[in-house]
Amino acid sequence: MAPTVEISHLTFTYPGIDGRPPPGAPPLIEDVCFSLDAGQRCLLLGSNGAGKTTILKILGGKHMVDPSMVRVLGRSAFHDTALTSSGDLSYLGGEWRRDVAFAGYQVNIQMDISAEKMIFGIAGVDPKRRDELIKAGHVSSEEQVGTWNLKSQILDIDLTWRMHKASDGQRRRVQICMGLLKSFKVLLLDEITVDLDVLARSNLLSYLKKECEERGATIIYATHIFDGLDDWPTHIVYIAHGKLQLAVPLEKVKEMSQLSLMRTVESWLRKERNEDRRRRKERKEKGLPEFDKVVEGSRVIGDPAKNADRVINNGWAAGRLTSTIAGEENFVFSSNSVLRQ
Ligand SMILES: Nc1ncnc2c1ncn2[C@@H]1O[C@H](COP(=O)(O)OP(=O)(O)OP(=O)(O)O)[C@@H](O)[C@H]1O
Repeated sequence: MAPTVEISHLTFTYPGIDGRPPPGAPPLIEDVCFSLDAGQRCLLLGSNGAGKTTILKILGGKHMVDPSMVRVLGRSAFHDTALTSSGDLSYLGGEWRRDVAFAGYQVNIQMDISAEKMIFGIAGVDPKRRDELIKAGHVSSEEQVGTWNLKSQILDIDLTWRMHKASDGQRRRVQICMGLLKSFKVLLLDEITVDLDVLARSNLLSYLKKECEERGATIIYATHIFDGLDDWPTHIVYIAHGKLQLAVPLEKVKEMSQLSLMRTVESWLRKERNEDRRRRKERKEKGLPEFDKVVEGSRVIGDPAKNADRVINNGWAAGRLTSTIAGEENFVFSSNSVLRQ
């Protein structure tokens, strides 16, 4: 069976305001290759600024790259918007403070609107699935699995929450719920558990694992929080400075290190930092600037529309730079009714 996610020699540079990479700018993501199959859960790891979010956004169709570099379910998310609008591909970003797509408009997730309107506003959802995500029903002893329960209590959302008065964690739960409402085939998570309490995070991780095992979903999760993750992923991908360092099954990592996943990753990042320091020291000794020159991306060169050599990677997808909430085109409310909340 074909991989559900295929990244092949992915190279990317953020564009300047003329829509193309500034001349001389080194690629931010360089020659990254890895693929995942249905049912696999991958942790995308790396230090701050390594390029994890950029890769997830490219996979989620928020930045344009050559379609041969990135395929999700055999398609290019940037060029084939049905991939996200159908809910087959769901992207959940870390910044809930941004707007979410609602009724085809960008609506602030902090506006005065109830959790119910947000969640029930998404059409074409299996009501059973929605209930399972929302409800905190009674947990019987048979349903109880270890310290958590798979049948209920996933996001424990009170539908009467008003988004403008909700806590960060409550708002986050609603955002996550909206992103999971449709039966995604591929889910991209860019650290979305920061505001969740321990129980909510644990329930969510268990639910996501179940989604992969039972439905064959594929998940890529970028995170710095390792609590409860030791046995969660099937695969580990480690990125440093936009380059792939490692893409292996979890067992391979366990063979490589006797330490916990967190301690193992900590040792990788420490090694990376020490190497960076050594390189900077060497550059300094040679009289070179310690850090690479930052290439300014704001230079406009001629009329990009008239430029025959315009490169395909323009990185800008108007209106698609926010979290993709599955089925955004299916909201049943008009923009007016949203404004009247
Ligand atoms: N829109 C943008 N334009 C130009 N450069 C950007 C843009 N967004 C991010 N970058 C740069 O790309 C690099 C990688 O950023 P990215 O957000 O992908 O890293 P990350 O691995 O997700 O980091 P973190 O763990 O801190 O979230 C950083 O150096 C960042 O400054």
